[in-house]
Amino acid sequence: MTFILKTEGLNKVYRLGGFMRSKSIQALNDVNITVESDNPVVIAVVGESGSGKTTLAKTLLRLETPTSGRAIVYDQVVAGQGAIPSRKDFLGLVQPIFQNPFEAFSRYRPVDAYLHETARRVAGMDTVRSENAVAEALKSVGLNYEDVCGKYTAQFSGGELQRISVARALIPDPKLIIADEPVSMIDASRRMIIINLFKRLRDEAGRSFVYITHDLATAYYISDYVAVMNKGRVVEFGPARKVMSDPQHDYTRLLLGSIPTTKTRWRPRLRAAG
Ligand SMILES: Nc1ncnc2c1ncn2[C@@H]1O[C@H](COP(=O)(O)OP(=O)(O)OP(=O)(O)O)[C@@H](O)[C@H]1O
Repeated sequence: MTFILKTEGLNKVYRLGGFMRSKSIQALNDVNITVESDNPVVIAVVGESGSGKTTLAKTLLRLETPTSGRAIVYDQVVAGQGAIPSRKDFLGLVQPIFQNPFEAFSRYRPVDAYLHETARRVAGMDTVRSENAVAEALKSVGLNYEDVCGKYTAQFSGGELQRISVARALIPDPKLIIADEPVSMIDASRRMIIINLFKRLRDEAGRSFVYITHDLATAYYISDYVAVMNKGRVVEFGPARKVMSDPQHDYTRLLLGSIPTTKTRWRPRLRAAG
């Protein structure tokens, strides 16, 4: 079996202020998650604002260096001591999708230029291979190359742009995609298109995802595993169905009970399970 994601005692402390008035924030506190599987998975990371979700994503993406501990993705150390040194190798293994697709691309540059750049710089492709890879990636997110080529961000909806972000992430053929709140800036009516796309990419293209979200309903719908974070710690972790239907930790129960829009849907499930 493969360690799709394993974090070992991951800590991240931010130090703020000057010498006299320094303050430290423990954004990650001994985070230990192990997902070992032969099949691709979606791992949701949920928790309220400030619980450390984005810090975990940034650490896995090497945008932050852990204070201590390490992270392993598909059996390779990606963060902390012994991490694979090459940025190119890393980006061929792990790719990000960020919250705001309008910030992922400049409005002054055609979006396909970013996809070609990823194909050339990250995946090392020549022009012909790059054309094919971009067209293929766009096709896999349900878009036509001809409909995207030469267009700017203003000519797309948020949902379409986020699908283009997903296409860009797919070009280097990564095993794990880390998506930090990927649907929170998208119209509610279009969110499920992205969520179902992740599901299809897991089932048909063998990609794994770390899905960071406030939205427990989509986490329940899409995830194989759920990590619940509170104040930098993972307070509960396990198979999604188990965590969501039979939460062991008070904070998980609180979180599940505090979803106003889905309350009526969740309650019967929780009662039935309990
Ligand atoms: N660069 C930074 N410098 C100092 N403190 C930071 C930094 N980034 C995050 N923090 C702090 O670390 C803690 C965890 O923040 P983080 O952004 O990881 O939480 P989150 O769960 O992703 O929140 P949200 O859902 O609001 O995005 C917070 O207290 C935050 O203020």
